[in-house]
Amino acid sequence: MVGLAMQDLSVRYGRTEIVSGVSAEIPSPGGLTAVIGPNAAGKSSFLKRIAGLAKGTGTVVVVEGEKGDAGISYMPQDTACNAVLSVYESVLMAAKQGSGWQVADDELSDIDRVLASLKITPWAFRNLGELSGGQRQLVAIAQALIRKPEILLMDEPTSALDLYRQIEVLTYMSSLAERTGMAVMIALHDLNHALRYCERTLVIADGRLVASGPSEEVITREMLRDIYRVDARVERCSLSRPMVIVDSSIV
Ligand SMILES: Nc1ncnc2c1ncn2[C@@H]1O[C@H](COP(=O)(O)OP(=O)(O)OP(=O)(O)O)[C@@H](O)[C@H]1O
Repeated sequence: MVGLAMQDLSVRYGRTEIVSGVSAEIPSPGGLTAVIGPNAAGKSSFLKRIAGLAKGTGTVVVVEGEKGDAGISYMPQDTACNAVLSVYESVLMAAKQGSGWQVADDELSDIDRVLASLKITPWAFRNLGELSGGQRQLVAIAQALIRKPEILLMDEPTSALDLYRQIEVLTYMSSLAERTGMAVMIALHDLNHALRYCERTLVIADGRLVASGPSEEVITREMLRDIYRVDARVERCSLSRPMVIVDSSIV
C-alpha cells in the first residue's frame, strides 16, 4: 500500500522551465491516477521528474513504500526495441536490470505469469523487431510490470492498442493496483479512460497543475472548454457510466 507526495516539482530543459511548481498527493493505496492535458503540456516531463529521469527542483516522497525511490518505475511513451531480442529475453533483461545475471526458477515463473496476464505468451519467442506497434507496447507493459514497482508511471500505455486491448490492459491495471496496493499514474489522451478507470485525475496545462481530484469532478464541461478548447458534455451512458461527448472545437 503506497502513496506519493510531490512538492513544488519543476522540470528544466536547458534554460527553459517546462513544468513549474506542481504539488500533489496520491493517497495510499494509490490506485489509478490519470495525468491529462493537451499536447506538449508537460505530462511526460512531469512523470519523468517523479521517476528522477528529468532534472528539476522539488521533492518526491514515497508514502509507506518499502523500497523508497527504488520502487518507482517509468514506462516511456516510445517503446524503443532491440530487434535482436525475443519478447521473453527482453522481459528477462528488464527483470534483471540493476541486479546480477543469475536467474532463479521463481523469476522465470514471474515472467510466465506476466506474459500470461497480458495474453502475450504466444509471442514469447518472437523477436521484438517482428512485432507490430501494439504488440511492442504490450511487451513494454510486461517489462514495466516484471520489476514489481510500488509506483508505476505509464506514459500513454494504450496509445497503440486496439479498443479491446485498451480495455483489457486498463481493467487489468486497475485490478492489479487494487490487489497489490500499487500506485499507478497514467498519462492519457482518452478522457473516457480517465473517467472509467482512474479514481483521480491531475490536469497539466502549460506545465502547471490546473486541477486535481476525483476524475468525475475534474473532467467537466468547463475544464474541457478552458483547457482542451472543445465544446463538450459529460453525460451518462445507458450503463450509467460518465462519458465525454464532443460537439465541436472552439475557434
Ligand atoms: N529532452 C527535451 N529537451 C528539450 N525540450 C523538451 C524535451 N522533452 C520535452 N521537451 C519539451 O517540453 C514540452 C513538454 O513536453 P512533454 O513531452 O512533457 O509534453 P506532453 O504533455 O507529454 O506532450 P504529448 O501529449 O504531446 O505527449 C514540449 O514543448 C517539448 O518540446
